[in-house]
Amino acid sequence: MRIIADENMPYVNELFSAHAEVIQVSGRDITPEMLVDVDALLVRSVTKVNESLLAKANRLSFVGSATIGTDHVDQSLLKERGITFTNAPGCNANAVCDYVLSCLVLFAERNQLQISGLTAGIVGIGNIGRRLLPRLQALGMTVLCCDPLRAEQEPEFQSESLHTLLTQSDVITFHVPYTRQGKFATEHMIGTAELQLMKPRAILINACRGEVIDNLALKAFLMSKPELTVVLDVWENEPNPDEELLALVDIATPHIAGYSQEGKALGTSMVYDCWAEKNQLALSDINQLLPLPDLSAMSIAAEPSQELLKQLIQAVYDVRNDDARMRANAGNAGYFDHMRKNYPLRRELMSTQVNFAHPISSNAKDLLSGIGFQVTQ
Ligand SMILES: NC(=O)C1=CN([C@@H]2O[C@H](COP(=O)(O)OP(=O)(O)OC[C@H]3O[C@@H](n4cnc5c(N)ncnc54)[C@H](O)[C@@H]3O)[C@@H](O)[C@H]2O)C=CC1
Ligand SMILES: O=C(O)C(=O)[C@H](O)COP(=O)(O)O
Repeated sequence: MRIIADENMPYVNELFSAHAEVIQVSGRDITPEMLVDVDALLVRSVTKVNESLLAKANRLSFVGSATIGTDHVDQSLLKERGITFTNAPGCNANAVCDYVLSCLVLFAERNQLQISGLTAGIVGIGNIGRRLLPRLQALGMTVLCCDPLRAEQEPEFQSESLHTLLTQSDVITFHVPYTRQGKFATEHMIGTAELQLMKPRAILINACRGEVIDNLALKAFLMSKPELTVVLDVWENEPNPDEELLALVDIATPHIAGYSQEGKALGTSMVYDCWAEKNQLALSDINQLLPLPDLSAMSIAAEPSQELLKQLIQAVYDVRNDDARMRANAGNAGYFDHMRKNYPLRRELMSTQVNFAHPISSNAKDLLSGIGFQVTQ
């Protein structure tokens, strides 16, 4: 069996090489010619799996994307051609939650905000939104949810309108797929009119897909209203984001919100398990793939104040480092993809156990476990 895999998928050799010949290439450079006599194609989000890529794929029976997003894959074409497809739902959901928390504690300090009591709006209550909701509630925030698709499918699910979230939220964070068609299409769901509805000093976070926010409209808006705090992990026209927009936002990162070691390992292992089932092979064990975390435990000696929470979160993941690297590299040829390919090892909050030097309240323990840490009871 022959497999073509994106070189940015870790653990492909560990999982697939015992059963197949694996050729690793840059995801953006996979060509139709490379897919001749290939049985399986393993991608991340940068490979457009469409009719033109598959033009010479004479033997392809499996496509796996180690991502939750599927906007790069023509799934109906794969179905038509009898090619099995899988993605990796939820693989990086905890990582994106950590990213949002790291932004939140940073801006709470910079903007002198007390997080508890603020209102957060989550747009898209899927794998990420569902995990973010209890984390923000644990921090004492009132959380408004907008997901009209879920509301249609689950009558008990309460979805607020986007208008309500925009007008009432102090922090609004987007976790929807990129869709261009249908009544809930997300392309440019945020443009000038929506930006004008937001509280002037609100915090806007986009860690889903660049196209969900009209980047030109956002740039024009920020030129006249710089008091809006903006975090962009994703951009229109990746890997060449608008550098004027980059200079105007408060945190800029190169589509790495989901790039924890756990998230990447789980993405590959979920794809492997689907392929293994199809080929009647043993399933993977993600715990055997992951190295021990550098910071496996931290000890605290006091009830967690907002300042202490910030220190704990930043000790595991500090988004300022990614922002600083992006600004230092912006403008260099190929910098966006280079940063993603050479991304430093990052672990999730849940890989770190918080211990207590003195007894602390059960509320404090609930808070720490609620935001994602392991906590000794
Ligand atoms: N920056 C990064 O590194 C990452 C980005 N992503 C992006 O984030 C998106 C969300 O991730 P997950 O939560 O794992 O996906 P998911 O598919 O589990 O959840 C998406 C949710 O959005 C909802 N939705 C769809 N259209 C909507 C609309 N118009 N308004 C409100 N809600 C809507 C869906 O009903 C669903 O509940 C992915 O599709 C992907 O594009 C995901 C992981 C990492
Ligand atoms: O899972 C998704 O969807 C994502 O956006 C991934 O985190 C993106 O990873 P790459 O495909 O850009 O490596």
